Amino acid sequence: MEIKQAVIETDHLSYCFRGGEKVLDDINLSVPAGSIYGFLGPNGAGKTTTLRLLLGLLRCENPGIRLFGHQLHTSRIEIMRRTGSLIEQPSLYLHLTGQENLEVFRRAYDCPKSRAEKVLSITGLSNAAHKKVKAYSLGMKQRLSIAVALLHDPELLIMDEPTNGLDPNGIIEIRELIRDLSQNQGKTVLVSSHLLTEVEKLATHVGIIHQGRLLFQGTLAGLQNLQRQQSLLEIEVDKLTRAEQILSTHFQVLPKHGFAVQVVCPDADQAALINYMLVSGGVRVSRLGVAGNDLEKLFLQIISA
Ligand SMILES: Nc1ncnc2c1ncn2[C@@H]1O[C@H](COP(=O)(O)OP(=O)(O)OP(=O)(O)O)[C@@H](O)[C@H]1O
Repeated sequence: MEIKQAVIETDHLSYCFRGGEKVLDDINLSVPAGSIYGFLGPNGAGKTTTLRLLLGLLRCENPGIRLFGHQLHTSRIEIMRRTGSLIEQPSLYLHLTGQENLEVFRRAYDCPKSRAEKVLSITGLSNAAHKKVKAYSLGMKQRLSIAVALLHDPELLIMDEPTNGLDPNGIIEIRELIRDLSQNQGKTVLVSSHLLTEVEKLATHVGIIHQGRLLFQGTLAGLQNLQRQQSLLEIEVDKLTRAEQILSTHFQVLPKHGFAVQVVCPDADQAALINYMLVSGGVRVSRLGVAGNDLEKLFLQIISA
């Protein structure tokens, strides 16, 4: 198996805001070089806090944050030279064109002139370069923000929910851009999201964070494998309580969900057995199927794996 060097590593990273409770608890992040690492978790899970710590935007005495093999707290400037980020939006100048905006940041960052054109082209904004940013769609503004983050040609790009608030077209454009950055520009990308479907469409590697703890980390294939092993069956029945009684002798039954019982099932082939158990116990089954694939269900699958 090919072992890729980790571009980002954290070693038992924990964090609490002043006077508050722990919001990150023992996070061992490992983002392989060349990966698109989807950092997945619901609102409040700790994604932004983690990304801010990785970028040195929050003060942390933890010596266990390493990027490119260097300790963040001793080599921050060197690390940031190799890292681009989209975490707090750069304030774009709405009355200037896309190109003029880039020129402002290019001078501030002291990047070669050719980079502005290059990043406009990478982000698909060459044709809109001379348009005022106030006339840009939200998706275009987001791509311009990514262009700014790419000006100094970083090897690593860290983005916090870059598709938030975008319409379906905008989401697709950002997804394609991230794919291009990884496949054609050789960047390692760490991107956070609260949408499982989004991460599944894009990521090569996944880290799942919930209530400040990393519940899963591995390849997308590894996650999908785990999902296959731990199917969640949803069974609509006429007698909920009776169905729960019968099934809980053999299976893990999840809390009530409308008119359906949800059962964690190591093998979807056991549906026939479940059906038989219920019918023999006097319960009528009107529907039996694999439950949808949202984040909440994934947590339950991971926790019960
Ligand atoms: N400046 C702060 N002071 C105190 N608590 C904070 C601060 N920022 C975030 N938190 C708390 O830390 C926890 C993690 O928040 P964080 O923003 O990292 O989550 P998130 O996964 O990025 O979610 P979201 O998508 O909602 O931003 C939450 O409970 C949040 O309320």
